[in-house]
Amino acid sequence: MRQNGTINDKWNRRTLTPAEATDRLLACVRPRTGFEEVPLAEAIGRRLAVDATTKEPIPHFRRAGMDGYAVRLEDVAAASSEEPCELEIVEHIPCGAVPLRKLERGQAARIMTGGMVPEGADAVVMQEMAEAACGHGREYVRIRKADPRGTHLTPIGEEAAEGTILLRAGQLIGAGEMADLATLGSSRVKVFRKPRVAILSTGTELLDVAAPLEPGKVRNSNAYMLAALIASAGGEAVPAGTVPDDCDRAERLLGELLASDADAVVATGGVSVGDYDIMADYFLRWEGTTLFNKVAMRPGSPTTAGVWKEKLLFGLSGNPSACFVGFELFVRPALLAMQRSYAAADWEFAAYLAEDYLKVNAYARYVRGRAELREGRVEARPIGLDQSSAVLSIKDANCLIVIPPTKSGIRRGELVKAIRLGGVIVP
Ligand SMILES: Nc1nc2c(c(=O)[nH]1)N[C@H]1C(S)=C(S)[C@@H](COP(=O)(O)OP(=O)(O)OC[C@H]3O[C@@H](n4cnc5c(N)ncnc54)[C@H](O)[C@@H]3O)O[C@H]1N2
Ligand code: MOO
Ligand SMILES: [Mg+2]
Repeated sequence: MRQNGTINDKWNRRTLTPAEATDRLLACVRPRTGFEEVPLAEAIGRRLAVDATTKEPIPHFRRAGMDGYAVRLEDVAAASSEEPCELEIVEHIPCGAVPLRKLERGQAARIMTGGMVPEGADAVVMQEMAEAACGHGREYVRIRKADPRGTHLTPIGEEAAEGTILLRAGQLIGAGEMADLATLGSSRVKVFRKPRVAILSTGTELLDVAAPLEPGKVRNSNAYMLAALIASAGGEAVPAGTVPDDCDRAERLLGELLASDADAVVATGGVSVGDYDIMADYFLRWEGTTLFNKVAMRPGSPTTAGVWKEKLLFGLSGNPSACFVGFELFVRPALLAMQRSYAAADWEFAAYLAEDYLKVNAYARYVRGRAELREGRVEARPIGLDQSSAVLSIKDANCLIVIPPTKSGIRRGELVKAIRLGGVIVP
């Protein structure tokens, strides 16, 4: 049986392109509706569940932009160094005070940056353009010149009118968003409940990180790497332990995890064609729908994903770099889509390849790389050991360089697509 693709093993795998696999997956993702309300200080790194809208204009009063004097432009229009104009200071307005009176002809108010400009005034003259004086129990100021560059007066609503949507639901809350929410007076913020993602490691060879090394065994780095990736995608990682390469045991545990309150389960290891690749077997016998189990990509071609009652199950490769790439290509988009904030365009950019990449492949390669701005253009260079078993150079990558299928490799200077890595690490 052969249907529109390659079948190469007992699992009857049909190879999908990464785009086909992504489409299948995203079609199964339901945006999560669960939200919670958290104090503003705890909203950092979370995603807004509702739009944030201004209830007042910003700023909501006419604000001085300089320390100096609020004046009527009409009074100072003709002022010069030779013939300064003298105005009577009728009040002092520090920041936070409400002016008591309207400025009349010939009057000025001493005002500080951020102070509320009194009615009647239509400019603020910085104090460097003026001299204060006293006489007969009154205060005066001599204005040499109004600043021709501007009035130093911020009008009401300069940044946003009342009723403006500042932030959309799904927006990741970082520094700028915290400033916006504080400005809006949002002391409590409605954010999406974090998608809970269980992490299951499979592999008889896996050692706990605290265990001494043993011949033939490896420490479980994927579980910790995945926890960090899940957090950076706005999820809550739920460690679900390690099972040896025993399909019955994995089946029992996966059944429990899928029935738990987790929104998704990410398993690593055992998805290829080996005798002990138990996740591949599990995906044959589970009750869910397997969406794909072979993708035309390297690393991570055996990456598998399925859905059971709206819960996603990912079978990522055990090879660390393949596990990482499988997460970035499939798990991150799915978690972001659950939080209504996945847009491929946010993650993709074009870059010039900084060195030849001559490996030939029928599959697209997602090469860990570093993108940098050099002489005005973005250049991306592969970094570290370009193997799916590599673990140590994952930290050095800031992008995945997408090398399309090619018979002759790609030359330095060619324009390639790249995918941004990283994201906010949630506190
Ligand atoms: N004959 C073939 N062999 C392989 C194929 C193939 O098509 N034909 N595919 C290769 C590709 S591509 C990949 S990718 C790997 C996928 O391997 P699995 O997902 O089945 O992973 P495992 O066999 O369980 O382990 C592979 C490797 O990764 C190490 N590992 C596993 N889990 C962890 C962990 N939690 N932390 C750190 N390292 C881990 C494991 O010890 C193995 O070294 O298969 C190729 N083979
Ligand atoms: O698809 Mo694999 O990750 O190249 O070894
Ligand atoms: Mg294997």
